Amino acid sequence: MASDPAGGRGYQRLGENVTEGRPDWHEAIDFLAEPGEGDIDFDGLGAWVGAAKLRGMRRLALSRNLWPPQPAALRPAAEAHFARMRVLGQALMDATAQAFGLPPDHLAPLVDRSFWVARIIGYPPLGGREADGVESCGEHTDYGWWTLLSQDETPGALEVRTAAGDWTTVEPLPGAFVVNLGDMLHVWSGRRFKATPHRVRQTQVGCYRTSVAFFFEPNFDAVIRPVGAPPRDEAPSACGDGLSRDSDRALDRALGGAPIAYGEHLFDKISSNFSFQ
Ligand SMILES: O=C(O)CCC(=O)C(=O)O
Ligand SMILES: [Fe+2]
Repeated sequence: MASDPAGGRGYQRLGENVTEGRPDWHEAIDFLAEPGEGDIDFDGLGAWVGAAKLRGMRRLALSRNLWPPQPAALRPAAEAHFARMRVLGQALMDATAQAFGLPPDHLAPLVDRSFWVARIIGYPPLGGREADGVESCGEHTDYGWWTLLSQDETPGALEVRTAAGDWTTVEPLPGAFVVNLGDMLHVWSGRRFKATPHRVRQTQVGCYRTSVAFFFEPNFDAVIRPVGAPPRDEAPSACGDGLSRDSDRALDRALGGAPIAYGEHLFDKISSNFSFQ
């Protein structure tokens, strides 16, 4: 099926996605929100980024999703799922605000035009490539706020890194979502809530693992600032915060205390994730 890398959408073949400079052993179809031109304050974003980057961000935001012609039932089923995930994401935002003693609708202005992302991902077995350091999906943190992940019954594939630094598998539970915290929640919460480093290693022979990841994200033009000062015992650090740093220009500044425009962070990430760039 068709692919539109500059739009961040469509089919990604095996090995096309790159994490930390290494190809990932998965294929995927990527979908992003489809805002209208007037839904995003590009003039405001122009205060944050240069003209060339703004052009790339505009292309990313305003492209349309690509759907495979078959099966015909995919599009309505996926769109219904994405709509439900947006409702769940909003509910988690209300809970986030309340966890910080804020009114439930405090975060609504940051996500009322959520620039969500969704991926339908397929993982053939690594088939011995793991011996060469290949991973199905290399270690990373998710970019936005909350990730709602459905995984199939393949055991032992998804791993998260604990606060102690060890890797532990997240085994599938029927009917349950894996909920990951993303970079923007990490920044907004003043690093009280940590973005969870995770990776996938699919070594089950004869098994093609599938997962559906829905990323509930801020508005494309949302500017995220820490809600309070960082905890006293955790001074900002260039590399000790657990976040992956393959391309995190805006994120690096944000961890030093500067506000971050979500669309710039997403663009930095997506434009570093493909081997063609
Ligand atoms: O497939 C999975 O379990 C995780 C996928 C993932 O981490 C991602 O797409 O960001
Ligand atoms: Fe992830």
